[in-house]
Amino acid sequence: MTTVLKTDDLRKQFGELTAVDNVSIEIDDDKITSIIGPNGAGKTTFYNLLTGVLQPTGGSIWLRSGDQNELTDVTDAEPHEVAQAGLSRSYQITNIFEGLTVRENVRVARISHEGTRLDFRSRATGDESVEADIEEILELTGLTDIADTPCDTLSHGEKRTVEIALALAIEPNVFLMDEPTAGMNPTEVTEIVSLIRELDADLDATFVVTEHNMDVVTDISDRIVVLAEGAILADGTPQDVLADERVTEAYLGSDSV
Ligand SMILES: Nc1ncnc2c1ncn2[C@@H]1O[C@H](COP(=O)(O)OP(=O)(O)OP(=O)(O)O)[C@@H](O)[C@H]1O
Repeated sequence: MTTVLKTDDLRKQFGELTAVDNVSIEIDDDKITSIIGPNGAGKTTFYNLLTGVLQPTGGSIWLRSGDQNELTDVTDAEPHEVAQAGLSRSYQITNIFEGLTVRENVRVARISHEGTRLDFRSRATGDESVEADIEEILELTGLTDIADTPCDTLSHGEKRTVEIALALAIEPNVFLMDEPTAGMNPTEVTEIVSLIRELDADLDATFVVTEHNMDVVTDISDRIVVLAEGAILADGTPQDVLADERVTEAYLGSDSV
């Protein structure tokens, strides 16, 4: 077991409001971890801090980059630097070039990632290897059959899968999935859950998921961390966390189920 992401007393204030309240957490590479919590619990803010979109008011963020053994301090890193260091995020909001095909979208993401890496090995990498990587990503995400389809004609579920492919194009160590099943019909939910499982088994990347659908959370998580009012309320196996009365109370006391 290796820690791939760590926060120490991470804090974010918006004026008087503490959206993330001294959160210390270690994410291990051998588990799918879900971060859940009622509306307003601080999940999005926490993700925005991890990805460098927001700067913390206090505390620090550490990421295992590439195959380094040491964690790197990314507390003050810009979003592109965090991505380069190996943390990828799929967004709730569709984040793809609608006019391009599926393969072209993956190619743009892959090439822009190659362009940001300055080590000798990646400069030596030729077009053929990039194309092979693209085909591998399409295969892994089950998108090969629709690789030449323009994205503006895809279903919602297919677009969400393209977002996952784009996030994988940067070869993440840690993959933050922001509500992967949002807006999906039951068939699409089943498909995306099996895709997440397959990717977790096939790739070295560590998956961290925020999700409102509790069936999905229970289904895919090895570990659940519950945030409430910005702080960690519970942390453990799905069985333990969902049996925790404090968790039920936190959900009942909010607008969300
Ligand atoms: N830019 C901001 N300025 C001021 N307050 C903010 C800002 N962003 C979030 N907040 C507040 O911080 C708290 C945490 O919000 P956040 O969106 O992180 O919660 P969440 O758990 O993602 O909620 P949801 O599940 O509803 O998306 C909320 O009270 C919210 O109103």
